[in-house]
Amino acid sequence: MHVKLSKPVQNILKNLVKTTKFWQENYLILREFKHFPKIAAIALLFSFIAAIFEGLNVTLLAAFLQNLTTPNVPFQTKFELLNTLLGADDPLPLNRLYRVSFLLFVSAWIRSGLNYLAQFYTEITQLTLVDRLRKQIFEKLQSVKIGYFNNTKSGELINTITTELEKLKQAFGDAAFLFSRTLNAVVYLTSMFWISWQLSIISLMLFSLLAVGLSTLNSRVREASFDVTKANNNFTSIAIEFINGIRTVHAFSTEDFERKRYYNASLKLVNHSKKIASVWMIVKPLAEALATTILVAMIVLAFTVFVTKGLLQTAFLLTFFFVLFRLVPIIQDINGVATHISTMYGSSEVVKKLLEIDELQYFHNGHIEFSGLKRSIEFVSVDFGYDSESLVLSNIRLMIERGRMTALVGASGAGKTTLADLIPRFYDPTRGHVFIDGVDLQHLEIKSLRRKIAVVSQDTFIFNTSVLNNIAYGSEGATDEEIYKAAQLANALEFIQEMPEGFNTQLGDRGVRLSGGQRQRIAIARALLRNPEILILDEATSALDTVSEKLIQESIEKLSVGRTVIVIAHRLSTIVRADKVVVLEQGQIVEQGGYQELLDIKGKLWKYHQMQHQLN
Ligand SMILES: Nc1ncnc2c1ncn2[C@@H]1O[C@H](COP(=O)(O)OP(=O)(O)OP(=O)(O)O)[C@@H](O)[C@H]1O
Repeated sequence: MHVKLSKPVQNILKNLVKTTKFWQENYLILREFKHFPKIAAIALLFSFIAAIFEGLNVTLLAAFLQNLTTPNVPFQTKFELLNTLLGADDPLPLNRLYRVSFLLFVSAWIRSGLNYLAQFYTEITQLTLVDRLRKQIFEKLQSVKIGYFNNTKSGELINTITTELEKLKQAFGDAAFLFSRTLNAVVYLTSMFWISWQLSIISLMLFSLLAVGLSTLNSRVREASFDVTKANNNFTSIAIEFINGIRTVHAFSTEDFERKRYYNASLKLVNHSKKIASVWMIVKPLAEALATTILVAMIVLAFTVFVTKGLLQTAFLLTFFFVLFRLVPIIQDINGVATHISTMYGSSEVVKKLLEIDELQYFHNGHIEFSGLKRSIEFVSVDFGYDSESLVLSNIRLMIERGRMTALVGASGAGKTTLADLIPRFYDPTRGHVFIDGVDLQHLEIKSLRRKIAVVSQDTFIFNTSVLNNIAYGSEGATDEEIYKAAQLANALEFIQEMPEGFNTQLGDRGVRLSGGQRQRIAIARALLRNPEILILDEATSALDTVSEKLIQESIEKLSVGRTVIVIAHRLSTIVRADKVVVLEQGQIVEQGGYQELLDIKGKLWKYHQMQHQLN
């Protein structure tokens, strides 16, 4: 008897323990609670008090039923206060009925109010948790090396920050629900044992057997949840790629190919979700049908055995079944919620993966404040590779002098952008060092370094905000006048003034789209406003019309005055103005020197020079 009873109970307990293990495994997420312990505690406290009122309700219900079925026998409890409230010594049965009805009504309303407060505070707890996790992830993403983003799909990251975090929020809601339901179950079980321990044991045995059967479905759901998260990530990636790449899709007529990819990813997601739904959805209806069968059988049995033999009063029998009737869905809920929490394993894994990004991926900041370039930037035996397999730069030895213009020249893919990216520390050398005035870049405080640098690149990002804010991006506190001045120097004033709302025109996805030349002039204005000491210019490779090109050349010249300029040069006109020309080939410097000097030796630069002349 004992063994038979313990196994089903064990199974329910196992379900509960599983969820506890879930919490243990999720320390990184759980630790966030310490930042708002009060709200979480209030949510639990309200659940707890609501459960006490649930117990009171059961007692009042028994009293109520007794007043109805045997009005002449006053209801007595072990608590004096309750007996007084119930009017146990009032000789008039009707008075007792009114009293108990009133108490039942008040207690039911209080319990409902407490349940509302518990749920409300649980929701606040969940929202606060997700808010903190979102911010944690933001901090992580801002402090990892840029290389991390080369190896991570943006779709996956966005899915984690949005969908998976939302699922995790639900899991915490489930946990709170589990807590309050468990409290209720304890209250109900206590009441049942108080009424009849024999009936309680029989009921528990039958319903535990039911729970065992259902809990075996748990493991299948858990396994399937990983596939759903994976399919979700995959789908988001494909959708984002499709939207971002829509111009390329049309240009290359790859609509059918994209459709196939998109439809397949969506179908995969549906199939995996179906698998979960087929198991998860069956739990409730199956449990309900079985529970009703057991209940009906038990009522008949109890009536014939206990009531007809005078072992139990009808009022208590009714209360017992009322409680049992309420307990069954609670047990089902506990089981169902434990199963649902199992489906969240996939979500918690990806969120955890983001929270525990490998230490090696972190960007390490230096401590020396950079106050300005005094002499030079020096590359000493620098190697660099985006991955450990191949080097993109090798053995770079280069001196960039203050106040001079250094032009980087070479075929596409030679490593020009990569070399320039090492200066604002977008990447660190794999071997060797970059020094600024003799101090290794890695020892400099990065913000102080980047404050003195402006990068004007071809893929300058235009934010979804006004022209004004786009130019002022990164120059907090710039006055409107300074912004207009920068726009003017960048030769951007004319086209900005022609826009519908001038400087207040919205740009980006949700606003006006800029042409390549206009984008670049906004970028130049942005750089000008920062008044940088070091300027990194990635010249446009795409052909601009002659007017745009002239305007941009002009503004770049203005921008370059009195600064240290590193220009990734694609045009001869730029190279002619440079104080030093550096020719790169497959990641190596093959020539460096003055423009004329290099032409005279008729080496690599001379060849480029000849080629461009032929093209022109
Ligand atoms: N984020 C990245 N991850 C991995 N490899 C990269 C990355 N960026 C560039 N590379 C590789 O590094 C090499 C050098 O690229 P880089 O952009 O520095 O060349 P570049 O000389 O500036 O070319 P272009 O003139 O076409 O801009 C190329 O082989 C390129 O494929």
